[in-house]
Amino acid sequence: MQQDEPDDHLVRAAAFSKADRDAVYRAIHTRRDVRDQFLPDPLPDDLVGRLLQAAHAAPSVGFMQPWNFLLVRDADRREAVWQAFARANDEAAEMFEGERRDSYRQLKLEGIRKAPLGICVTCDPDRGGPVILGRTHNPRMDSYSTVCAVQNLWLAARAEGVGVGWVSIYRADDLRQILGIPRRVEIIGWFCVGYVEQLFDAPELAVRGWRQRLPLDGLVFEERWQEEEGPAVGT
Ligand SMILES: Cc1cc2c(cc1C)N(C[C@H](O)[C@H](O)[C@H](O)COP(=O)(O)O)c1[nH]c(=O)[nH]c(=O)c1N2
Repeated sequence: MQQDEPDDHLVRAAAFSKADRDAVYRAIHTRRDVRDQFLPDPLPDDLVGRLLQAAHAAPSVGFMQPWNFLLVRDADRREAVWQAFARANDEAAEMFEGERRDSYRQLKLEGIRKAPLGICVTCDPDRGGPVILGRTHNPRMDSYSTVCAVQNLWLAARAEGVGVGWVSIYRADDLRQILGIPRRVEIIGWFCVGYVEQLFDAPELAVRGWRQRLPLDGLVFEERWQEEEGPAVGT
């Protein structure tokens, strides 16, 4: 097949209009992790298709596109995933002491049963063969790539009036068994997806007093790493 000249593919890269820029930043700043605000209405296939296309447009190391998206609508299967969450969540609560444990117990940390669609996002480290451009010295780059896909989906969902909630409280082996995911494939996360009418105007964990957003100033260094003088950031 005849290849075009690469330069023929260069197109103008002007800044977006003010309105378009505002829309991008609005999606970024109003995106929320959703646990409880899901509506039961099923999501139309074309909408789900757009979210997946957004995810699939993500950058990936060596363009390996290591992701898969396992769509789970079946209520019984979602119930089994919830059971896996509930077991792990009990274990997680035990990691905190005293009042902190009580606060943890009061947090709602998933919408697995409420959201009409669950998406298990996975990363296949073998896609593209054993040697991947850009991954040789940094083997986790395939997982990072898949997380980029997740963020694309999350932002696109915000623009569509769809909420997404990331759930990472489960033993991976439980999800493997429920969903038939082979051992060599990494589970990146379970995502609760559904229409939402309301979203918090700040991270729910901040609203509920669990943890506040850090000042950006303390996270940006010039030229060289700076060790904290006082207690480490966030403690
Ligand atoms: C890798 C990873 C894993 C998880 C999360 C996020 C990410 C990036 N988050 C969501 C997290 O709590 C949330 O993003 C922050 O609290 C900030 O809130 P907003 O996303 O800005 O609403 C999350 N939330 C939750 O309720 N249960 C969970 O298991 C997880 N797991």
